[in-house]
Amino acid sequence: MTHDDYMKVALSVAEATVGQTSPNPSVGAVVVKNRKILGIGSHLEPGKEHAEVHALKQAGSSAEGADIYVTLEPCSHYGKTPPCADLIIEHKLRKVYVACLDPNPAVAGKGVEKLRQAGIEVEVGLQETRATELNSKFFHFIQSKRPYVTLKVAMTLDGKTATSTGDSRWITSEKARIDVHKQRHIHDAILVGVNTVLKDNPHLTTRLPQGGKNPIRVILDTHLKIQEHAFVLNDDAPTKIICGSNPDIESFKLKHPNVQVIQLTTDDITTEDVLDILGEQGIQSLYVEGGSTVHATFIERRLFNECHWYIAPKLLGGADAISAVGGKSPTFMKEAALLEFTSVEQLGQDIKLIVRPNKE
Ligand SMILES: Nc1c(/N=C/[C@@H](O)[C@H](O)[C@H](O)COP(=O)(O)O)[nH]c(=O)[nH]c1=O
Ligand SMILES: [Zn+2]
Repeated sequence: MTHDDYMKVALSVAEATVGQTSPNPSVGAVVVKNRKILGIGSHLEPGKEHAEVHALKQAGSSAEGADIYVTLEPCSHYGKTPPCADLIIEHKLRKVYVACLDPNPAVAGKGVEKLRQAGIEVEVGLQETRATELNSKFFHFIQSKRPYVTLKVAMTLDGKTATSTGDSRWITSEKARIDVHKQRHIHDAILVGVNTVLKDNPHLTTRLPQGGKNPIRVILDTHLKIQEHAFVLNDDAPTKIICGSNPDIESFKLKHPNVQVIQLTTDDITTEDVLDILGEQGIQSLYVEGGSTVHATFIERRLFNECHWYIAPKLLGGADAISAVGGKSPTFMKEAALLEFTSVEQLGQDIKLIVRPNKE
């Protein structure tokens, strides 16, 4: 096993916890001495032990003189648990391999500094790209105080998401829909416009054979016109509604005490407002399932971090069918959002494209 291999073990046990550690990052750690793995650990849920604590507990006193591979810079501040940098020093480790530094200003570089001052050798950057990707949502939130936004569209080959009568069941098949539920588990929250609720009456819950966390459902509903019997109002998964200044929210709240209503002082609810509000509530990642008008606002304002585009091998036709992105057309093609494909995969008979804004 090479140094990279040991860091890949740490990354794989960290990647397995994505979706269950928010608002904390997903972290993995491996303790190795004389080519023998003495401890492996990952951070399992917020408030519980960090990855390094688990790995060092398994290693026990043999940790002295060992190396530790950690996917994120060991913490140096007192959060809910004592700093891991101090623990590593206490266990007299020989060397620390850190895949990437923590962008959190409270930590950035401090953990590495503390280790080096204690005479422990530290190497930063092993498998850095994969480690940065692993916590891209957490890093984005820490730096911007707004959720990382994933736009999700499921459309036919000719770009439709529903027929002119609003029918959309189903466009994509089982494998693609299971992938969507995995994304719901990974994201802190899922957002739709009230028209999607009125049209589809969706559950927006995570229904995977192996279970999974339900995202917080966020409904954009300026005039509070959501239907009484909507699933999102009547099951036990969390729901927030963002509405404008007019609706009488008191009577609504009496009927739906478990639903959080966030009333703004304006009816012109901007995407920036929505992201600021959700950021203030600690939502780090937001999965935007539509509909077409909502997608249009995020795209027009360039307020998304990646797009998951599911395409079914179906042709619907019809200028009057619902297209994936609504809103108003720009005047010129050069106004299009410039993106780059980061992955293409086949999911059963469908394909899934992941695209991100072009770095330029
Ligand atoms: N029509 C389709 C989708 N449709 C997406 C939304 O319009 C639906 O309201 C939402 O996914 C329903 O959520 P649920 O009730 O929790 O199952 N999304 C997909 O990936 N494939 C589709 O074929
Ligand atoms: Zn720690």
